[in-house]
Amino acid sequence: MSDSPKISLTDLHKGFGTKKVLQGVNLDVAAGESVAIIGGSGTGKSVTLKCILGLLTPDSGSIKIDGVEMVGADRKTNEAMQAKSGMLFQGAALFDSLSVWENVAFGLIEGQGMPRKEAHDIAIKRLSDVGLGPEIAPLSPASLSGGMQKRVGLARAIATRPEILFFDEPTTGIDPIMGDVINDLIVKCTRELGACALTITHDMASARKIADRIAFLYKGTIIWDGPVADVETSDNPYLQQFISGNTEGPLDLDLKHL
Ligand SMILES: Nc1ncnc2c1ncn2[C@@H]1O[C@H](COP(=O)(O)OP(=O)(O)OP(=O)(O)O)[C@@H](O)[C@H]1O
Repeated sequence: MSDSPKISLTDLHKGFGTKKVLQGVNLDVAAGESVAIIGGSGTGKSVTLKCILGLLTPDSGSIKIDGVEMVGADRKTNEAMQAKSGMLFQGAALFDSLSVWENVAFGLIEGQGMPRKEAHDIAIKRLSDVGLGPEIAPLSPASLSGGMQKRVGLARAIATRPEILFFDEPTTGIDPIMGDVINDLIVKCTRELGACALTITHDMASARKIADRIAFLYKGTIIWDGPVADVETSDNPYLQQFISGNTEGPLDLDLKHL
């Protein structure tokens, strides 16, 4: 299975009632590759990610991780997929009832049954990877700034040395300078792990920095997919309007979701 893509989405469909959200999403992410799915509000980025993470069940289509079908997979298969994945949630999603280091070590202690002392030492190393000192470790996440919480979330995502990393809107809710710090850390951590990464974002600056390849989601399908370097010169008018942020153009802006 070593030649199969790490993540492979084929003809993915998902709707809610009469509303069709995903209408045939096709995307492969190779080992070691970093892909960003970009698109406007309400285009289905989160729904795509939730389908991959098993939080939503697609109506039809296939999601393969390392060649293994995940749609309809049993608990053991889902747990195996979770064990090789790390995730940075949009709001960092840290547990306030746990200290910073316990958050970072959560997957090691709860998922792998690692003794607390060993997990603590690894958590301190992962915090250092994201530029945070050991003095942060015993604090409550609630006492940290938004940017620091994102760093802790990143330290947690990489704690188990995953092969696959998911980043959900990694720069949302923090200022542009801290956003850039997070982008740099994401690139560094992903490279150090040699992991493949899938990011969903509407932040083009972040997508450009983090990703090797961009997939542009519009009206439930990926209408452009190519290397980051080709985005500027692409002649796709929808993509051009999106990256220029112009309200005039072919994009059918869904104002309900702006
Ligand atoms: N559980 C749900 N039930 C009903 N509709 C849903 C559900 N989840 C998502 N939707 C709808 O699916 C569409 C796509 O939502 P999604 O959250 O994937 O957008 P997005 O591209 O991530 O946008 P944003 O950048 O604003 O988060 C939206 O119209 C949303 O209202």
